[in-house]
Amino acid sequence: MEKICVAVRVRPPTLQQSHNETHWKVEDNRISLHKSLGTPISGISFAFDHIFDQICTNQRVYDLLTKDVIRAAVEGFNGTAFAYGQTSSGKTYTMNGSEKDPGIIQLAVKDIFLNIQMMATREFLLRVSYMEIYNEELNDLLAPDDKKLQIHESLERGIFVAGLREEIVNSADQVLKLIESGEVNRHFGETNMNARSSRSHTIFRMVIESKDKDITISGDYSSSDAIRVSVLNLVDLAGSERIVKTGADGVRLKEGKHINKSLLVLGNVINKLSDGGKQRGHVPYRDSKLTRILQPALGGNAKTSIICTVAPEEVHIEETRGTLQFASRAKRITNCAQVNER
Ligand SMILES: Nc1ncnc2c1ncn2[C@@H]1O[C@H](COP(=O)(O)OP(=O)(O)OP(=O)(O)O)[C@@H](O)[C@H]1O
Repeated sequence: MEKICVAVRVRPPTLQQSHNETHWKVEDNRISLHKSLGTPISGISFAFDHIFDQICTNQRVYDLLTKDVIRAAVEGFNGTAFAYGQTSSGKTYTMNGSEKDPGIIQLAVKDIFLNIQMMATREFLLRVSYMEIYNEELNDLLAPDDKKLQIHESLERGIFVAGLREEIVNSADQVLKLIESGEVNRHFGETNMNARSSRSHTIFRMVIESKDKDITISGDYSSSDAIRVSVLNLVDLAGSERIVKTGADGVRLKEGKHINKSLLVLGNVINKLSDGGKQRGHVPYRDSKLTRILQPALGGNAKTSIICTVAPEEVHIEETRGTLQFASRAKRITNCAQVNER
């Protein structure tokens, strides 16, 4: 049993405010709300595995939070990394990065191939897919048509998405090109809070299969039977939003309602799981597609890391507090990851 690894990242400020009554202060792995004169406000202080301040790079977030999940995925453990936070707090920046500062997904893809190169005694088969949940419907970003994908569960495969296109890949460049082609199909939209707001949850998935290459006396390889299969999910969630702040109406309003509803279900699942043990009761994974897909990552057979992104501005204090409370509860969840060998 191991706890989910949870970190918080504070994005650089985008609004200039002349007079702040309060501000967030980051010290080591603690974030607290302080009055302008510096006195801490009692009861509003949270500690996490890591807290990344405004000057931190994606590479540092990757090294401290996600690298271990990636290495374990290559070794046969399921892994999930996801970004959670209010709209415009830096989730997409963290997962997808910028030209100068590649994101967690790009860094992970490169690292997977480096890890594989170092495991010369095993041979690998890698398959990638890229999907989004938009208005509670599942779309294939690598095969865009109107076909809506369905989630199923079987004893052999666990929870899976039927009909999802999977591409066999051999290099990091090939994967990054596929992601780029999928990005074109992703739903973004402009709101008052973010000129390019993700209107869907996206899940980049890699299935990693490997088996031992045994060297025979003659020096040839002969493979033993045991196959390891792990699933790695890298998830960029749409952001929770206050309709008043985003100024959403029409299509944006409909999207916002779906986003908020599925994040509410995610919050309910996290709440239930953080109760732990016997009091836990029914966990409502089935109440949204997002929690159904993330089910193994939340209280199941997977190594999971969560990056919770927050905005530093005073106008966002309530949303930031909500995200920190979500992160605190997520920190209490235990998973039970094991190598998937058959
Ligand atoms: N750590 C950072 N360093 C520099 N710029 C950042 C950082 N985090 C976010 N930004 C910038 O802030 C803006 C909003 O970030 P981003 O789009 O990643 O937010 P988001 O949480 O994904 O929002 P939404 O939920 O609306 O999609 C973008 O212009 C982004 O480039």
